Parts: sequence; structure tokens; C-alpha cells
Amino acid sequence: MKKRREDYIGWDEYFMGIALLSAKRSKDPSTQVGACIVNKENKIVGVGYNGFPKGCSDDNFPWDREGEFLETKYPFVMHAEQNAILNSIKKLSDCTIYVGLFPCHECAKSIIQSGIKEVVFLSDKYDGTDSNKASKMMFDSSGVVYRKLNLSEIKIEISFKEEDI
Ligand SMILES: O=c1[nH]c(=O)n([C@H]2C[C@H](O)[C@@H](COP(=O)(O)O)O2)cc1CO
Ligand SMILES: [Zn+2]
Repeated sequence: MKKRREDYIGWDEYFMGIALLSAKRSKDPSTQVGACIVNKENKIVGVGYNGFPKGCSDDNFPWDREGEFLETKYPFVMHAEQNAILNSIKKLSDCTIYVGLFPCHECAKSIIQSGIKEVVFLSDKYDGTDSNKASKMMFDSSGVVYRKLNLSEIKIEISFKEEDI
């Protein structure tokens, strides 16, 4: 009897991989974030990445980080988590969100209110900022658990070559 292959990826790698693949759609030149929401049955119920809202073209809105508020991306850009929540097809109670970057305080509020119960992230590069502290205060208070994945050893290459399928 032929045995199964051993180097298949686990659920965490799979869902974080989908979050990272979604981030590849982002047009933000400095930070690309993707998110993948999964229910208790390990079914994906929403994905998203950071970008401007519908009808707000990259031709007319800036990707700058610095300058007058209205000349930067910050008032306009939708965060990956917000897009994943709004794109989702099912109720999100008891779901887990996989996201490359630890959620900001605005996304934390949406995550809590949507019923998501777990946040899995790779980077916490804004740890210690007020926004980051506010997220953690709200998650702790409302029972949303968060955990950091350490998958730095893993590198997955995807080939679109016909002969590789
Ligand atoms: O939770 C988040 N989710 C998310 O999608 N973002 C997006 C908004 C911006 O497009 C980008 C952050 O830009 P910057 O790192 O240049 O400040 O990442 C930023 C955060 C902040 O943690
Ligand atoms: Zn956010």
C-alpha cells in the first residue's frame, strides 16, 4: 500500500499562506497585508487585502506615507482585516482570522464585533504603539485570543508552469 506524502503543509501554514498570497494583490508600495478568515470546520469564509475602496482609483488617490493627512494613503486605505470581514459570506462567530500583521485598533474593533474569537499573526512590527496597545486591551477584555506564528523556516514556492501541475 502506498503511504501518504509527508511534506504536506498544516492548517496554520495553509491559511496563513492564503493570507500572504492575498497580500500579493495589494498595491501599497510599502506594506502589503492579507487576511483569511476560517470557521471551526476549517472552511475559509472570507479573504481580503489592503487597498482603496471601490471607485477610489489608485490613479487619483495617493500611496504616500508622509505629508498633509489628505495627501497620504491613511484616510483612504481599507485594511485587509476590514475587507476580509466585509467580503465574508457567513456569520463570523467563533471564527479565526489569519493576518500577516497584528491588527490596528480600528480592525480590532471590527474583529471583536464580528464575533471572531482568535487572531493569528506573523508580524507585530507596531508593538508598543498606542494603536497596538489599544488592540491588545480590547482583545484581552473581550476574550479574543491572539497568537504569533513562527513559520520563518518555511518558504513555499508556487509554480504556474503547466508541466509542474
Ligand atoms: O492591521 C493593519 N492592516 C492593514 O491592512 N494595514 C495596512 C494599511 C496600510 O495600507 C498599510 C500600513 O502602511 P505603513 O506600514 O506604510 O504605515 O497596511 C495596516 C494595519 C496596521 O496594523
Ligand atoms: Zn487595521
